[in-house]
Amino acid sequence: MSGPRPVVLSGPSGAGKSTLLKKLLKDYKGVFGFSVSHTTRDPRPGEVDGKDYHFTNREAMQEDIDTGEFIETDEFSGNLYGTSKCAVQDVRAKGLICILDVDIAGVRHIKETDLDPIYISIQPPSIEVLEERLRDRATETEEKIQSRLEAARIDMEECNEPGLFDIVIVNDDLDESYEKLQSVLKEEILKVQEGIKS
Ligand SMILES: Nc1ncnc2c1ncn2[C@@H]1O[C@H](COP(=O)(O)OP(=O)(O)OP(=O)(O)O)[C@@H](O)[C@H]1O
Ligand SMILES: Nc1nc2c(ncn2[C@@H]2O[C@H](COP(=O)(O)O)[C@@H](O)[C@H]2O)c(=O)[nH]1
Repeated sequence: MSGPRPVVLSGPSGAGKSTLLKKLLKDYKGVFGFSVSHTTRDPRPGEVDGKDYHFTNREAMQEDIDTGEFIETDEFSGNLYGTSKCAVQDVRAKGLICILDVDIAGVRHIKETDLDPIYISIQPPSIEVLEERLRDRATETEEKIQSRLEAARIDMEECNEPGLFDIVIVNDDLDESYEKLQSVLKEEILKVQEGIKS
């Protein structure tokens, strides 16, 4: 499919991916569109079905996986997550830059497809800061915090693997991270904005 290149945002849970992508979606209306993933986890307070995720159950999601409806799926912290072909097509059909928020296993799966996105890893300044952010967010049980921190340690190591990501942004100061993110995406943003003007 032609059009602007999609963008994959990855990084440990709690590093700040959703915070940054929500800023992009707000500041660049009509430029970006979010690929709404499926998940078997329960919605958090304020999350909207069909907007933040397609909330589903394991049986229904497994049926859809078996019929080939997903580009990639992964088990993360006791739940299934996945990007459906429709989620990406819906955004790309509108000519928008499609943003996917996936874990590092999802990145590796997407590398085996022809999607050709820009790969961006959002990292926390340290595991201690990440733990603090996860605790302050207050969305996880103690058990889930521990399993997310375990996954984070692996992610923080693997993100520097040569060729895996186009850029790794350490999200310490939010404004600085957002500046870096906009700068990496400048070319694709311009393509869409020029298209809108003409
Ligand atoms: N630069 C930052 N400085 C301080 N706090 C931050 C920063 N970036 C994000 N946060 C806060 O950290 C918490 C985790 O951020 P966020 O929910 O965006 O992470 P995430 O990477 O999307 O996590 P998940 O993968 O679990 O959805 C939030 O409470 C957010 O407000
Ligand atoms: N491989 C995939 N990973 C995904 C997808 N959607 C989200 N995620 C990742 O899951 C964790 C946890 O997310 P949370 O919303 O429960 O905090 C996080 O790392 C996301 O990036 C997906 O479709 N595929």
